[in-house]
Amino acid sequence: MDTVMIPPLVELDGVTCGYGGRAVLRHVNLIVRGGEVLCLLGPNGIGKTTLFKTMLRLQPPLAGVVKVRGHDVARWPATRLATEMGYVPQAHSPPFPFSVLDVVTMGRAAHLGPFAQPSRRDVDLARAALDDMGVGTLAGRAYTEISGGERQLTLIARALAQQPAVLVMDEPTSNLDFGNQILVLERIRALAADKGMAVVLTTHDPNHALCYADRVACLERSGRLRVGTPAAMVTEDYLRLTYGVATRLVAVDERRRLCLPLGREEGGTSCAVC
Ligand SMILES: Nc1ncnc2c1ncn2[C@@H]1O[C@H](COP(=O)(O)OP(=O)(O)OP(=O)(O)O)[C@@H](O)[C@H]1O
Repeated sequence: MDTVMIPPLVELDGVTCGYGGRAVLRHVNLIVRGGEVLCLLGPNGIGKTTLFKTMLRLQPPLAGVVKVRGHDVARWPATRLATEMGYVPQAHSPPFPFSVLDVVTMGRAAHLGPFAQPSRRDVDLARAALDDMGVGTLAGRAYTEISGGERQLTLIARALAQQPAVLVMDEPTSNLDFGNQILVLERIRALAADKGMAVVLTTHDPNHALCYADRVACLERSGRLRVGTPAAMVTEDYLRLTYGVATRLVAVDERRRLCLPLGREEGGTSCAVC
């Protein structure tokens, strides 16, 4: 995708983020445009979720500005932000046994007026999103009584029902079987290509980045963020230096390359703080 002419949907401008005044990441600059899938890679504990929470205003930046459509989101009401940005968190434990359909219908909340009930159309959109994720038959089940993978698909359906301009997904495939991983990744690609949605996701599988991303953002152990095409970013050197794993990148066809792990290297570590 040629992104140069498309205006940014999200901009991180010199963002420092962290907890209780302790910076996890410093001076991050990043632009995300509509119609692109941007994959964020980095070792455990480097700050990917922290960056997402800051992007979504779930915690304030220690410095810098997060802009959506050119506006500082710190000044926006929460409902405005929720119509623009959807979030699929890594883990979610609901306090009450809502039905799966209710959980997905909650994705429509930002589009309703205060105290308004979801309309028939909202419920239809929620059902369609569940069908889209292949879990329509779960609609009447209690969210507290379904499997981890079924919960993940339900949360993705909730974000789809929300119909945001930007979808932020924290390891959306981590609990999914092989078939459902590909279902979700293909759906994400289609949403970006057909609806112009911007999708930002994390994954720990470099092949997801190689096969499904337009751009890859790599958080390095230094805290620096480097962004480029999948081929430029996901290299044998990057994987060895970041994860301590020797790999071979193999061409599948003219367009796609896949990474094969050959084994850990002596002294290698894959944890940001080790
Ligand atoms: N609520 C919190 N309070 C204080 N420190 C936190 C909090 N949440 C995370 N951290 C710390 O911030 C750093 C970054 O954590 P974060 O969850 O952003 O990493 P991550 O890259 O998403 O990791 P993973 O790949 O393991 O999910 C870690 O050192 C973590 O221990």
